[in-house]
Amino acid sequence: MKILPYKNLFVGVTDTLQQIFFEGKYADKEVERTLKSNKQWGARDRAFIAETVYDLVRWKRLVEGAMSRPLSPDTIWEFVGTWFALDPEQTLPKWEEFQKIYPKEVLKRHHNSSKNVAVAESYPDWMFELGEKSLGNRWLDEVHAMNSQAPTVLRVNSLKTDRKTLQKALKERRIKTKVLSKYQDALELEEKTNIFRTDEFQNGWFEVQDAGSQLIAPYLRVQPGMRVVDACAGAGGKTLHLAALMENKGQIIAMDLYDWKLKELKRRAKRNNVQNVQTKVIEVKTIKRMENSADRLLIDAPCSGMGVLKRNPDAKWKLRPEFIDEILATQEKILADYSKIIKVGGMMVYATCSILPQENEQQVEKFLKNHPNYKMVSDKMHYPSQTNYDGFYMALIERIS
Ligand SMILES: C[S@@+](CC[C@H](N)C(=O)[O-])C[C@H]1O[C@@H](n2cnc3c(N)ncnc32)[C@H](O)[C@@H]1O
Repeated sequence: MKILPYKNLFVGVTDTLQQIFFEGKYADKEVERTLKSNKQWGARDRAFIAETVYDLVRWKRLVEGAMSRPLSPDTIWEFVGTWFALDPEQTLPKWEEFQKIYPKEVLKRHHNSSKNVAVAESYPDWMFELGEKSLGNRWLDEVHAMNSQAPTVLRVNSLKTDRKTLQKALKERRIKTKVLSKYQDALELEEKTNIFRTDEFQNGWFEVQDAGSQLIAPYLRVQPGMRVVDACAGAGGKTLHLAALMENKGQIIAMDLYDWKLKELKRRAKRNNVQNVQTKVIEVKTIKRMENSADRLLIDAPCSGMGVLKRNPDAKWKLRPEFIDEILATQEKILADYSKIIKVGGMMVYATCSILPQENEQQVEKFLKNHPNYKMVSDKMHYPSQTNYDGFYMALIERIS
């Protein structure tokens, strides 16, 4: 990103990074908040802030290597300056905050520190080791792929429009998109823009949903009229997709532990003209009461998110190794308990947005070994290095008795 030498933009960048790294805030929310509270900035300024913040979150460890010290609230300006000093084509503004940054020294320190591949790729050691141990040679390919910027992909809401009509309407607003032919309802933005401001979004013609994520609902083979349970529905990205595939016919029960997520789901459902969804907060007896009741079940399981680091680079620094063990136990329990919701002859999809086999095929293998009344129909891992989109695993499992 070319430097825009305006101090107020750099203040925007440093303040946002402070919130993300030291106040526990999420990168996407913080960037949004900064941009919203500075409406005077034009498109170029906004792009500069968003891109610089995301780059610095993604490349934190590499930049720390080039600084030879860790990022702290006291070194944020040095952190930002060092990032730009790493590019020999850029000239740092002559501000007091950058006075002690000498580009030649930065490049020398970078040369030495990046001999450690975890520094060069900007991952914490524990995560790099876990990835290598779990995925072998594939890990480096995925690391590269997840260090690039995530494209913005739309899922066309077939309850309201079709891909051609939406593409044309956006083009009239000078928003160019391309059709992703391998994905039934996907359009990719050719340039980043605030798509949420358009009437098409407000009218529910599309949702923003990664292309990989758009493969999960169709994998469940739902039909109009079925009774479907979406057991970890969250704010409903996949619930809405299921409803569209079911042409609003039949019944979807969208469940989660958290009511606030389901409230957001209801808001989105209204915008999407989705009418066949009922929400339910999971309580102690909820799952037991629903046994043997569903034709289809989606378990979009809570996971490490290690397939979506491209989109959520801050997770590299926020995830803890202990969390991986905890989430593995949660997934095992969810699979064992929730799988009883489907009727004999019914099917479920178990999905994660992780590329770790422990959360995916190994989790499913363990389930099938302990539950011989279920069988695997098919499974698929979509790797970021192969698709350019987020990484997702999905397994289609049938209850046979
Ligand atoms: C991967 S996210 C779901 C994303 C959502 N399906 C979508 O498409 O937008 C996993 C969800 O599982 C929920 N969750 C965590 N533990 C759960 C449990 N034991 N039972 C049901 N849901 C759970 C989380 O609150 C979170 O919303």
